[in-house]
Amino acid sequence: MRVEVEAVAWSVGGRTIIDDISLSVRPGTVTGLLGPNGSGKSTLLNVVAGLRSPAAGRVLVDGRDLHRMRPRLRAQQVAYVEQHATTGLDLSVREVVELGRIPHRGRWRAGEDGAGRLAEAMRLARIDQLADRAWQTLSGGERQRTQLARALAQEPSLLLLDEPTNHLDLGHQIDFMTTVRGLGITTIAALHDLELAAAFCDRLVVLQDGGVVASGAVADVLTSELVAEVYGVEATIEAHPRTGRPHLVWHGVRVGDLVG
Ligand SMILES: Nc1ncnc2c1ncn2[C@@H]1O[C@H](COP(=O)(O)OP(=O)(O)OP(=O)(O)O)[C@@H](O)[C@H]1O
Repeated sequence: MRVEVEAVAWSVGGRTIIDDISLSVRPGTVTGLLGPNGSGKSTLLNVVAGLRSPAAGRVLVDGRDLHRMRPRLRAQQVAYVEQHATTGLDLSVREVVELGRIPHRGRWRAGEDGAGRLAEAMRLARIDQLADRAWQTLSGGERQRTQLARALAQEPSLLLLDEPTNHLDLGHQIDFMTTVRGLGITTIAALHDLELAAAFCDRLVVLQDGGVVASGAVADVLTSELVAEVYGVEATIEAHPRTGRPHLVWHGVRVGDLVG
């Protein structure tokens, strides 16, 4: 699915949170959304997910205005793993993953045909061993992987991930991003880990104060100048010894430059 974000703005209480944001995502690619705390990444993802309507601009998916689509049709195509996914419901892990099938059925019926899809989603997210556990008892990382499985069960054309690896250990971070890359689904992921972004994204979009300050191929965007400017961090960008992709070595933070 191709995504075009055209001059999108969103405000709350008279404060403009994101403004004039445009970006273009080619089908099947992974775009990393970077930027310091409060720069507007989650807000933009919420707009692209259809959870918030833009005050200006529009979001086109394969040429159709996302905010004018019927919610059910939108839910069949767009899956969103939010930063702090919670459920107050007393559900098992398998039942949480089954929620991903709701847009395709209209209503949830246990034991319906998609069993193979659910099993595959749980396998890809490495939670098959957790299927019968109560959601409420899971660790942060296990919950995050369960939410990925729910999103995959949804069989989306567009996958939106908000800091999807922040609870994962290093092995699961790499495995998670490898899985996401291998899906071939158009993906936009807000990431704080510049190393993961450099290793797994096709393109990067960097936000600062609610606007885009850089976008393009990883090697063009992830420069020491940008890291200093946006994060207040002194860093060197080197070539990864094995992959040759950009690899960040930080030296220190200029506290006075910290955003927020
Ligand atoms: N509903 C809201 N009401 C008031 N302020 C809001 C609301 N939603 C977002 N904001 C503010 O907008 C700014 C951007 O928030 P957002 O969550 O999009 O940032 P972010 O880049 O995802 O940050 P983080 O990296 O910390 O998750 C923040 O200053 C936040 O406090």
